[in-house]
Amino acid sequence: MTVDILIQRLDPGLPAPTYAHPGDAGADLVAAEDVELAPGERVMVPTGIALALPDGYAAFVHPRSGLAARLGVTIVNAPGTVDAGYRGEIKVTLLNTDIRSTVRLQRGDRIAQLVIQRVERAVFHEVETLPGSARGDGGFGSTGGYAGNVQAERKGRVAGASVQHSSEGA
Ligand SMILES: O=c1ccn([C@H]2C[C@H](O)[C@@H](COP(=O)(O)OP(=O)(O)OP(=O)(O)O)O2)c(=O)[nH]1
Ligand SMILES: [Mg+2]
Repeated sequence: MTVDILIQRLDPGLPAPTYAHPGDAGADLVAAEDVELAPGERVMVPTGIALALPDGYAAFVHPRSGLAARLGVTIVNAPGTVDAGYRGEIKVTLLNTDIRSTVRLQRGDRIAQLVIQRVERAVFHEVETLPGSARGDGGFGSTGGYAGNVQAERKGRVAGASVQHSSEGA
């Protein structure tokens, strides 16, 4: 299933978003300029492209797992949401989560991937009481944690009402 999307290359020296393989969900976006990210630093990086998405679609700016695993670089607001009506340049707010290394990326490096999806628009109907459900208001770890979280939870750094030492698995 494909969808036709109008694209403007604001920087003719850079490629349009590209799917690396048939069947890929994400089309890679490149950096329009060199970027240097000090440990813990975030930088908004232009990509040199703008889109006109059809109504009923949105584009989501996802991190690349290779950058995350190798360099610790992610996207602050992952996934970023590009609205159908947005005609400006798509930008990626990169974050260097590494506390030791400065990361240098070059113009043309692939920094993120764009996932195009159909989205529903909700009509919200206000009610006094919501219908019941099996989960109810349980959340935030109500089904059990995992061993690695126990210390953080004890110190109150991870939200969660109780620490469960279960053998159910994570
Ligand atoms: O990673 C992103 C996220 C958003 N955008 C653009 C497209 C999107 O349509 C617009 C607004 O994004 P969002 O709604 O997430 O930001 P906001 O802080 O709510 O801004 P606004 O008040 O303009 O909606 O910014 C990007 O280029 N990259
Ligand atoms: Mg918004």
